[in-house]
Amino acid sequence: MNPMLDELKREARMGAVGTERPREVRVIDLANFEQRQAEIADQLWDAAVDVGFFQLANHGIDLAATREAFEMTERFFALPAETKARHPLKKGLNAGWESRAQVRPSTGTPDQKESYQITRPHMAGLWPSEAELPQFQATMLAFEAKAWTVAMQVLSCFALKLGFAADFFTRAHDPARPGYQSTLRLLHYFAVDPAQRANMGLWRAGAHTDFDCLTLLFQRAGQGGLQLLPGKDMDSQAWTSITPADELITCNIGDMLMRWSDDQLPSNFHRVRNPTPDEYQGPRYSLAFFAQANRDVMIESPAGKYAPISAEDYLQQRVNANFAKY
Ligand SMILES: O=C(O)CCC(=O)C(=O)O
Ligand SMILES: [Fe+2]
Repeated sequence: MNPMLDELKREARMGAVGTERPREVRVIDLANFEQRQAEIADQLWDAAVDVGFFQLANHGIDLAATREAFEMTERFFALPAETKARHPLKKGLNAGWESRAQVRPSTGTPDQKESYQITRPHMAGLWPSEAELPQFQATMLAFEAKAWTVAMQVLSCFALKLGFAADFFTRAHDPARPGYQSTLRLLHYFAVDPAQRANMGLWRAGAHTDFDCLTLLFQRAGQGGLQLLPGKDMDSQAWTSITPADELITCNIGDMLMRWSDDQLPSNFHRVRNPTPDEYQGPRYSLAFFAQANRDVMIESPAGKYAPISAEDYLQQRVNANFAKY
Protein backbone atom coordinates (compact mmCIF):
# COMPACT_ATOMS: atom_id res chain seq x y z
CA MET A 1 0.00 0.00 0.00
CA ASN A 2 1.37 3.37 -0.96
CA PRO A 3 1.44 6.11 1.67
CA MET A 4 -1.41 8.58 1.11
CA LEU A 5 -0.44 11.21 -1.43
CA ASP A 6 -0.13 14.74 -0.04
CA GLU A 7 -2.62 15.86 -2.69
CA LEU A 8 -5.31 13.58 -1.23
CA LYS A 9 -4.72 14.84 2.28
CA ARG A 10 -5.14 18.41 1.01
CA GLU A 11 -8.28 17.60 -0.92
CA ALA A 12 -9.96 15.94 2.07
CA ARG A 13 -9.91 19.32 3.84
CA MET A 14 -11.81 21.22 1.12
CA GLY A 15 -15.46 20.16 1.48
CA ALA A 16 -16.83 23.33 3.19
CA VAL A 17 -19.07 25.79 1.33
CA GLY A 18 -16.63 28.65 2.11
CA THR A 19 -17.10 32.18 0.81
CA GLU A 20 -17.03 34.02 -2.54
CA ARG A 21 -14.32 36.47 -3.44
CA PRO A 22 -13.57 38.26 -6.71
CA ARG A 23 -10.20 37.57 -8.30
CA GLU A 24 -8.79 38.83 -11.54
CA VAL A 25 -9.64 36.45 -14.41
CA ARG A 26 -6.82 37.06 -16.90
CA VAL A 27 -7.54 36.27 -20.53
CA ILE A 28 -4.42 35.29 -22.46
CA ASP A 29 -4.59 35.88 -26.21
CA LEU A 30 -2.93 33.04 -28.15
CA ALA A 31 -3.22 34.76 -31.58
CA ASN A 32 -0.06 34.48 -33.71
CA PHE A 33 1.31 31.96 -31.24
CA GLU A 34 4.50 31.11 -33.15
CA GLN A 35 5.65 34.72 -33.41
CA ARG A 36 4.53 35.70 -29.91
CA GLN A 37 5.49 32.60 -27.94
CA ALA A 38 7.99 34.30 -25.60
CA GLU A 39 5.50 37.04 -24.71
CA ILE A 40 2.66 34.54 -24.27
CA ALA A 41 4.89 32.36 -22.07
CA ASP A 42 5.54 35.32 -19.76
CA GLN A 43 1.81 36.12 -19.56
CA LEU A 44 0.82 32.50 -18.87
CA TRP A 45 3.48 32.11 -16.22
CA ASP A 46 2.52 35.35 -14.46
CA ALA A 47 -1.18 34.46 -14.51
CA ALA A 48 -0.50 30.95 -13.21
CA VAL A 49 1.75 32.21 -10.43
CA ASP A 50 0.00 35.50 -9.43
CA VAL A 51 -3.67 34.60 -9.89
CA GLY A 52 -3.58 30.81 -10.14
CA PHE A 53 -5.85 30.33 -13.16
CA PHE A 54 -6.48 31.92 -16.54
CA GLN A 55 -8.57 31.77 -19.69
CA LEU A 56 -7.47 31.47 -23.33
CA ALA A 57 -8.79 33.54 -26.24
CA ASN A 58 -8.02 33.13 -29.96
CA HIS A 59 -6.82 29.60 -29.24
CA GLY A 60 -7.48 28.36 -32.76
CA ILE A 61 -10.46 26.06 -32.05
CA ASP A 62 -13.30 27.60 -33.98
CA LEU A 63 -16.60 28.08 -32.27
CA ALA A 64 -18.38 25.85 -34.80
CA ALA A 65 -16.18 22.88 -33.81
CA THR A 66 -16.79 23.49 -30.12
CA ARG A 67 -20.55 23.80 -30.68
CA GLU A 68 -20.58 20.58 -32.69
CA ALA A 69 -18.74 18.78 -29.88
CA PHE A 70 -21.31 20.07 -27.39
CA GLU A 71 -24.20 18.99 -29.61
CA MET A 72 -22.75 15.48 -29.86
CA THR A 73 -22.24 15.47 -26.09
CA GLU A 74 -25.91 16.32 -25.50
CA ARG A 75 -26.95 13.60 -27.94
CA PHE A 76 -24.71 11.05 -26.26
CA PHE A 77 -26.15 11.71 -22.82
CA ALA A 78 -29.68 11.64 -24.25
CA LEU A 79 -29.18 7.98 -25.28
CA PRO A 80 -31.13 5.44 -23.21
CA ALA A 81 -29.37 4.44 -19.99
CA GLU A 82 -29.17 0.82 -21.23
CA THR A 83 -27.21 1.95 -24.28
CA LYS A 84 -24.77 4.01 -22.24
CA ALA A 85 -24.44 1.16 -19.74
CA ARG A 86 -23.05 -1.02 -22.53
CA HIS A 87 -19.98 1.26 -22.51
CA PRO A 88 -19.13 1.41 -18.81
CA LEU A 89 -16.18 3.18 -17.30
CA LYS A 90 -13.02 1.12 -17.23
CA LYS A 91 -11.46 2.69 -14.19
CA GLY A 92 -7.87 1.73 -14.85
CA LEU A 93 -8.12 3.05 -18.39
CA ASN A 94 -9.98 6.35 -17.88
CA ALA A 95 -12.44 5.43 -20.58
CA GLY A 96 -16.19 4.90 -20.73
CA TRP A 97 -19.42 6.03 -19.06
CA GLU A 98 -20.31 6.43 -15.40
CA SER A 99 -23.23 8.00 -13.60
CA ARG A 100 -23.19 9.34 -10.02
CA ALA A 101 -20.15 7.16 -9.36
CA GLN A 102 -17.47 9.72 -8.60
CA VAL A 103 -17.13 10.45 -4.89
CA ARG A 104 -14.68 13.25 -4.20
CA PRO A 105 -12.45 12.94 -1.14
CA SER A 106 -13.55 16.50 -0.21
CA THR A 107 -17.30 15.82 0.00
CA GLY A 108 -17.72 12.07 0.42
CA THR A 109 -20.92 12.25 -1.67
CA PRO A 110 -21.37 11.38 -5.36
CA ASP A 111 -21.11 14.23 -7.85
CA GLN A 112 -24.55 14.97 -9.37
CA LYS A 113 -23.45 14.11 -12.89
CA GLU A 114 -22.70 11.52 -15.52
CA SER A 115 -19.52 11.50 -17.58
CA TYR A 116 -18.02 9.73 -20.56
CA GLN A 117 -14.26 9.62 -20.97
CA ILE A 118 -12.35 9.20 -24.19
CA THR A 119 -8.77 7.98 -23.87
CA ARG A 120 -7.56 7.07 -27.35
CA PRO A 121 -5.78 3.74 -26.85
CA HIS A 122 -8.58 2.22 -24.73
CA MET A 123 -11.81 2.78 -26.63
CA ALA A 124 -12.42 -0.73 -27.96
CA GLY A 125 -16.04 -1.61 -27.20
CA LEU A 126 -16.73 1.80 -25.69
CA TRP A 127 -18.03 3.77 -28.66
CA PRO A 128 -21.75 3.83 -29.35
CA SER A 129 -22.37 2.41 -32.82
CA GLU A 130 -22.79 4.63 -35.89
CA ALA A 131 -26.45 3.61 -35.94
CA GLU A 132 -26.92 4.69 -32.32
CA LEU A 133 -25.06 7.97 -32.70
CA PRO A 134 -23.84 8.85 -36.20
CA GLN A 135 -20.59 10.82 -36.43
CA PHE A 136 -20.02 10.78 -32.67
CA GLN A 137 -16.67 9.01 -32.71
CA ALA A 138 -15.19 11.08 -35.55
CA THR A 139 -16.43 14.37 -34.11
CA MET A 140 -15.14 13.72 -30.63
CA LEU A 141 -11.75 12.41 -31.78
CA ALA A 142 -11.27 15.48 -33.97
CA PHE A 143 -12.15 17.70 -31.04
CA GLU A 144 -9.77 15.79 -28.76
CA ALA A 145 -6.94 16.42 -31.24
CA LYS A 146 -7.72 20.14 -31.35
CA ALA A 147 -7.74 20.35 -27.56
CA TRP A 148 -4.44 18.43 -27.40
CA THR A 149 -2.84 20.96 -29.76
CA VAL A 150 -3.86 23.91 -27.60
CA ALA A 151 -2.79 22.13 -24.41
CA MET A 152 0.64 21.42 -25.91
CA GLN A 153 1.05 25.07 -26.89
CA VAL A 154 0.36 26.17 -23.33
CA LEU A 155 2.61 23.44 -21.91
CA SER A 156 5.42 24.41 -24.29
CA CYS A 157 5.33 27.88 -22.75
CA PHE A 158 5.58 26.43 -19.26
CA ALA A 159 8.42 24.16 -20.43
CA LEU A 160 10.39 27.18 -21.63
CA LYS A 161 9.83 29.04 -18.37
CA LEU A 162 10.93 25.97 -16.39
CA GLY A 163 14.12 25.68 -18.43
CA PHE A 164 13.06 22.50 -20.28
CA ALA A 165 13.14 22.05 -24.06
CA ALA A 166 10.06 23.59 -25.69
CA ASP A 167 8.82 20.12 -26.76
CA PHE A 168 9.42 18.49 -23.35
CA PHE A 169 5.73 18.10 -22.49
CA THR A 170 4.70 17.39 -26.08
CA ARG A 171 6.96 14.34 -26.04
CA ALA A 172 5.57 13.38 -22.63
CA HIS A 173 2.00 13.46 -24.05
CA ASP A 174 2.72 11.75 -27.38
CA PRO A 175 -0.60 10.40 -28.77
CA ALA A 176 1.27 8.02 -31.08
CA ARG A 177 2.54 5.96 -28.13
CA PRO A 178 0.54 3.15 -26.47
CA GLY A 179 1.00 4.73 -23.05
CA TYR A 180 -0.97 7.84 -24.07
CA GLN A 181 -3.40 8.61 -21.26
CA SER A 182 -4.66 12.12 -21.93
CA THR A 183 -8.44 12.16 -21.72
CA LEU A 184 -11.36 14.09 -23.14
CA ARG A 185 -14.20 14.02 -20.62
CA LEU A 186 -17.78 14.81 -21.57
CA LEU A 187 -19.83 15.95 -18.59
CA HIS A 188 -23.56 16.24 -17.98
CA TYR A 189 -24.68 17.68 -14.67
CA PHE A 190 -28.31 16.77 -14.10
CA ALA A 191 -31.08 19.36 -14.02
CA VAL A 192 -31.77 20.19 -10.40
CA ASP A 193 -34.27 17.90 -8.72
CA PRO A 194 -36.93 20.32 -7.36
CA ALA A 195 -36.63 18.57 -3.97
CA GLN A 196 -32.97 19.62 -3.91
CA ARG A 197 -33.51 23.21 -5.03
CA ALA A 198 -31.29 25.50 -2.95
CA ASN A 199 -29.43 22.58 -1.37
CA MET A 200 -26.02 24.21 -1.44
CA GLY A 201 -24.50 21.27 0.41
CA LEU A 202 -25.07 19.06 -2.66
CA TRP A 203 -22.31 19.33 -5.27
CA ARG A 204 -22.44 18.91 -9.00
CA ALA A 205 -18.69 18.36 -8.68
CA GLY A 206 -17.06 18.42 -5.26
CA ALA A 207 -13.91 20.46 -4.64
CA HIS A 208 -10.78 18.92 -6.09
CA THR A 209 -7.57 19.52 -7.91
CA ASP A 210 -7.07 17.75 -11.22
CA PHE A 211 -4.62 14.87 -11.45
CA ASP A 212 -3.09 16.01 -14.72
CA CYS A 213 -0.58 18.59 -15.96
CA LEU A 214 -3.14 20.96 -17.45
CA THR A 215 -6.92 20.97 -17.93
CA LEU A 216 -8.74 22.85 -20.66
CA LEU A 217 -12.33 23.41 -19.66
CA PHE A 218 -14.96 24.28 -22.28
CA GLN A 219 -18.19 25.66 -20.89
CA ARG A 220 -21.41 27.11 -22.28
CA ALA A 221 -22.73 30.59 -21.70
CA GLY A 222 -25.61 30.51 -19.22
CA GLN A 223 -24.49 27.23 -17.59
CA GLY A 224 -22.42 28.55 -14.69
CA GLY A 225 -21.45 27.12 -11.35
CA LEU A 226 -17.70 26.63 -11.74
CA GLN A 227 -15.71 28.10 -8.87
CA LEU A 228 -11.96 28.27 -8.57
CA LEU A 229 -9.57 28.60 -5.69
CA PRO A 230 -5.85 28.91 -6.35
CA GLY A 231 -3.90 26.28 -4.43
CA LYS A 232 -1.76 28.91 -2.76
CA ASP A 233 -4.92 30.45 -1.21
CA MET A 234 -6.52 27.18 -0.16
CA ASP A 235 -6.65 28.04 3.52
CA SER A 236 -8.81 31.10 2.78
CA GLN A 237 -11.65 28.88 1.44
CA ALA A 238 -12.67 31.96 -0.60
CA TRP A 239 -13.80 30.86 -4.06
CA THR A 240 -14.11 32.80 -7.32
CA SER A 241 -17.03 32.11 -9.68
CA ILE A 242 -16.23 31.93 -13.37
CA THR A 243 -18.79 33.29 -15.83
CA PRO A 244 -18.81 30.83 -18.72
CA ALA A 245 -18.28 32.06 -22.28
CA ASP A 246 -18.49 29.83 -25.37
CA GLU A 247 -15.32 31.16 -26.98
CA LEU A 248 -12.99 31.03 -23.98
CA ILE A 249 -11.15 28.05 -22.51
CA THR A 250 -10.69 28.10 -18.74
CA CYS A 251 -7.43 26.50 -17.62
CA ASN A 252 -6.45 24.73 -14.45
CA ILE A 253 -2.94 23.69 -13.59
CA GLY A 254 -3.07 20.10 -12.31
CA ASP A 255 -1.04 18.23 -9.72
CA MET A 256 1.32 16.53 -12.18
CA LEU A 257 2.60 19.92 -13.31
CA MET A 258 2.75 21.16 -9.74
CA ARG A 259 5.08 18.25 -8.94
CA TRP A 260 7.06 18.69 -12.14
CA SER A 261 7.65 22.37 -11.35
CA ASP A 262 8.66 21.77 -7.69
CA ASP A 263 5.45 23.62 -6.67
CA GLN A 264 6.27 26.74 -8.70
CA LEU A 265 3.05 26.25 -10.67
CA PRO A 266 0.32 25.62 -8.07
CA SER A 267 -2.63 23.45 -9.01
CA ASN A 268 -6.09 25.00 -8.56
CA PHE A 269 -8.95 23.74 -6.50
CA HIS A 270 -12.23 23.93 -8.33
CA ARG A 271 -15.77 22.67 -7.99
CA VAL A 272 -19.19 23.01 -9.58
CA ARG A 273 -21.83 24.19 -7.15
CA ASN A 274 -25.56 23.66 -7.38
CA PRO A 275 -27.48 26.64 -8.79
CA THR A 276 -28.93 29.06 -6.24
CA PRO A 277 -32.78 29.13 -6.23
CA ASP A 278 -32.89 32.20 -8.51
CA GLU A 279 -30.54 30.70 -11.12
CA TYR A 280 -31.14 28.44 -14.13
CA GLN A 281 -32.05 24.97 -12.81
CA GLY A 282 -31.57 23.06 -16.06
CA PRO A 283 -28.81 20.68 -17.09
CA ARG A 284 -25.20 21.79 -17.45
CA TYR A 285 -22.80 20.37 -20.02
CA SER A 286 -19.05 20.83 -20.12
CA LEU A 287 -16.03 19.35 -21.85
CA ALA A 288 -12.72 18.88 -20.08
CA PHE A 289 -9.47 17.90 -21.74
CA PHE A 290 -6.96 16.49 -19.28
CA ALA A 291 -3.33 16.53 -20.44
CA GLN A 292 -2.01 13.55 -18.49
CA ALA A 293 1.57 12.51 -19.25
CA ASN A 294 1.99 9.11 -20.89
CA ARG A 295 2.10 6.15 -18.53
CA ASP A 296 5.79 5.37 -18.86
CA VAL A 297 6.90 8.96 -18.30
CA MET A 298 8.57 9.62 -14.95
CA ILE A 299 7.53 12.78 -13.13
CA GLU A 300 10.89 13.95 -11.89
CA SER A 301 11.25 17.57 -10.90
CA PRO A 302 14.48 19.52 -11.29
CA ALA A 303 14.92 20.23 -7.56
CA GLY A 304 13.66 16.80 -6.48
CA LYS A 305 11.05 18.15 -4.07
CA TYR A 306 8.93 15.03 -4.65
CA ALA A 307 10.10 11.43 -5.05
CA PRO A 308 9.98 10.39 -8.72
CA ILE A 309 6.80 8.55 -9.71
CA SER A 310 5.60 7.24 -13.07
CA ALA A 311 2.62 9.04 -14.57
CA GLU A 312 0.81 5.68 -14.62
CA ASP A 313 1.22 5.06 -10.87
CA TYR A 314 0.39 8.65 -10.05
CA LEU A 315 -2.87 8.63 -11.98
CA GLN A 316 -3.99 5.26 -10.65
CA GLN A 317 -3.63 6.36 -7.05
CA ARG A 318 -5.76 9.41 -7.71
CA VAL A 319 -8.41 7.55 -9.70
CA ASN A 320 -8.69 4.84 -7.04
CA ALA A 321 -9.39 7.47 -4.39
CA ASN A 322 -12.38 8.72 -6.45
CA PHE A 323 -14.10 5.61 -7.80
CA ALA A 324 -14.42 3.08 -4.99
CA LYS A 325 -17.50 1.64 -6.70
CA TYR A 326 -15.62 0.31 -9.72
O1 LIG B 1 -17.52 20.82 -15.49
C1 LIG B 1 -16.71 21.60 -15.02
O2 LIG B 1 -16.83 22.81 -15.21
C2 LIG B 1 -15.57 21.09 -14.19
C3 LIG B 1 -15.24 19.63 -14.40
C4 LIG B 1 -14.06 19.18 -13.60
O3 LIG B 1 -13.51 19.91 -12.84
C5 LIG B 1 -13.53 17.81 -13.75
O4 LIG B 1 -14.21 16.95 -14.33
O5 LIG B 1 -12.40 17.58 -13.28
FE1 LIG C 1 -11.53 19.18 -12.37
